[in-house]
Amino acid sequence: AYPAGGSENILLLTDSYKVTHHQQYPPNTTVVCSYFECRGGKFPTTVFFGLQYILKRFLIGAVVTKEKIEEAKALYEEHFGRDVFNEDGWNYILTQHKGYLPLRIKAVPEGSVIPTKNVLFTVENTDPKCYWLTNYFETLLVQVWYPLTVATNSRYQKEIIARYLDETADNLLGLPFKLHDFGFRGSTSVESAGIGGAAHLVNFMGTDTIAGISTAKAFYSCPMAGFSIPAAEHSTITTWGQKGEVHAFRNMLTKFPTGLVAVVSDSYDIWNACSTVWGKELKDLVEERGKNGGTLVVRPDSGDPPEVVVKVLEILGAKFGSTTNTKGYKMLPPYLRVIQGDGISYETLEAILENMKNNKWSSDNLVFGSGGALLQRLDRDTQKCAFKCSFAVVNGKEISVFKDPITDPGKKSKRGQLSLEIHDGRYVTMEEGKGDPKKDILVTVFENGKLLKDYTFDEVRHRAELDIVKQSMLQ
Ligand SMILES: O=C1OCCC/C1=C\Nc1ccccc1
Repeated sequence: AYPAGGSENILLLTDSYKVTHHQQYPPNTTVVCSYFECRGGKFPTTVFFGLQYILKRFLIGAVVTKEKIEEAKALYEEHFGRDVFNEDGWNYILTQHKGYLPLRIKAVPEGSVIPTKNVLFTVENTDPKCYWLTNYFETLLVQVWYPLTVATNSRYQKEIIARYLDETADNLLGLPFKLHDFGFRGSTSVESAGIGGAAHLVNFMGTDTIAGISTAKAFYSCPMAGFSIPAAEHSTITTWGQKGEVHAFRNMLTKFPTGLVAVVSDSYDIWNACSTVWGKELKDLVEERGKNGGTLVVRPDSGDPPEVVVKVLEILGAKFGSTTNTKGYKMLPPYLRVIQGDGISYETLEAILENMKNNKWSSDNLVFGSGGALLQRLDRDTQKCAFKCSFAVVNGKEISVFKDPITDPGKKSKRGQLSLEIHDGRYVTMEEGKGDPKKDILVTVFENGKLLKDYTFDEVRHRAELDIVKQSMLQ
């Protein structure tokens, strides 16, 4: 039912050293249980998102076949120059489990917002002979760091924008469209653009990263996860020549006579574009278009963002007028807005919004676009994502497994069988099997090659929604 995971051979989707690990556990090891956590890092909470993509793309179904075993055997022979490949182990899975992976994965529901240093998912083998399988898939499963970190970084930007809207706008209704994804070209691959693009859409509804739409549709049952509008790029303005900028702008307004249209306006002189082209030569057309619901979105794309945004608002306000909203902040006419898509990140948002506020401009006049910072300028260390073994059974004896390096207490791992509970409204990770199975927040999402829980995008979005938005919906 899910898109074919391509021709990937999952026996090859691991780190080389793991191919040799079946020979390194203690004799008569029958259970290895590991867990994933964000040890900390940039943000105090994490939006858990993206495990379902990995499960559907790589791990569900009869993923082990005779052909893949043979391909892997030959490759590893070449790669190691010796025979280390666990042929018997994989043949066992093929014959005893018909190629389905004998693993159980329990995870927090997708979209959950969890404080760092809590267990987010556990992995264990369901067949005692397959003790070596649990950590074989660490490599693939830890790649969840990417969607999880994009979703987290995007949500922290949503919090900043929501705070300023709450202070300076009549309502939060525009929030879902306040941070637009410009990041497709800056992504390392089409696949990662899709994953990161979908992760951003957990929090917002505006995107130009079409791969994100496709990923949300294919893996999270979302027919249309995000939206965009007709917009110019420099080439569609500059091909008219510098003197032709007014014609390029007029063409945008006439070719797209209704709805929103965005026009990048800094090709030569943003101040002149706002004051003289939009503000004089095309003023009547902008206002006329406004009468039938058309909105012009002016896009500066250079200069110091806090300064440029406010200066653009001042010029447009002077030319087209402005009103004061219920919070006492200025609003441009409803047919005129601004989008700032240059230099936008979690670190730079606040200065722009604060400068607008100090100059009595409502945040509701502005939409942001973000590319590299939204989808790419992140890594596994941003939230310190780690996967460690916490429990094993050796010779029938249960063992609490842990690391506790004297050289880095921050790398100390959790011990025993883990579960996640809520105590007095706070998430608590229960260690050493002390948790109550009935209270465990972790949901078995994967078992023996089958997906047991298929989250929809709507469900994920709802779970990740900001408190301030949930409260405003109740009013
Ligand atoms: O200006 C805009 O208004 C809103 C719609 C999108 C848009 C620009 N898109 C874009 C994409 C990738 C790189 C740069 C810009």
